Amino acid sequence: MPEEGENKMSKPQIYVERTLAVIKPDAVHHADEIEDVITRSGFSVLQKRKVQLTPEQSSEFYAEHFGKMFFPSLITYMSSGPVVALVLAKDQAISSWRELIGPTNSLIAKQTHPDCLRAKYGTDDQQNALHGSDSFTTAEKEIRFFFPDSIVEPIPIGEAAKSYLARTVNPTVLKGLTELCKKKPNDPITWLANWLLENNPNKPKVGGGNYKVEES
Ligand SMILES: Nc1ncnc2c1ncn2[C@@H]1O[C@H](COP(=O)(O)OP(=O)(O)OP(=O)(O)O)[C@@H](O)[C@H]1O
Repeated sequence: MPEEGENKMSKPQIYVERTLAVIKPDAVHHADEIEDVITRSGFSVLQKRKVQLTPEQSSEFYAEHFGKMFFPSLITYMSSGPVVALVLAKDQAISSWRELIGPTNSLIAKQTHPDCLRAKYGTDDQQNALHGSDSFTTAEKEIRFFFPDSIVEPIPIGEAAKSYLARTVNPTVLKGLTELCKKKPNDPITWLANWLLENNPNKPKVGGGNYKVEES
């Protein structure tokens, strides 16, 4: 029997958000290690690019800080070597990534959030190893900055997600689940994964035509 109030629970929603992460020049030599933390923290890396920003590009990226005392040194720092830009996806990716990197000032981070990435890889209030978009609008803008050719389509949510899944995935998965119930294998997940690979309707099919082996 359902517990009282259980039927009032909201249905699970599919909601994936994207954010831009930048491994700044002072931490690029730790990029593999940082990417490992990223994936172990449940983010998917959708796109990745290593680039050296010119001072002009760095100024454009940090335009909101133009006029501040630290702006010139920020631009010198950001264009002092290559950076690695990554598009990360996860449920609440923007806030999760900001939480994982920690406070802006690495010296403060070391005291207040010793496990965060800026505490581990950053040095001071400027050389803080990592960047993370701070809002949905900024994330879209910053993803376009580093990946201008990518089409940032909205990730389907709610009804759009349901209809996308109903169209592209559910029919095949349902067939697989039906077969799974008939077979009841010892490792159902691996069995299902293999069944899906075997029965993927998008898998290129080898045509039944006559083949001639070209002799060299
Ligand atoms: N007081 C400061 N002195 C020197 N550099 C600073 C100072 N404040 C910020 N910066 C540099 O400018 C960057 C942008 O500052 P902002 O206030 O947007 O912090 P943030 O959002 O935590 O950092 P980011 O935008 O890099 O993710 C910081 O990451 C840091 O490198």
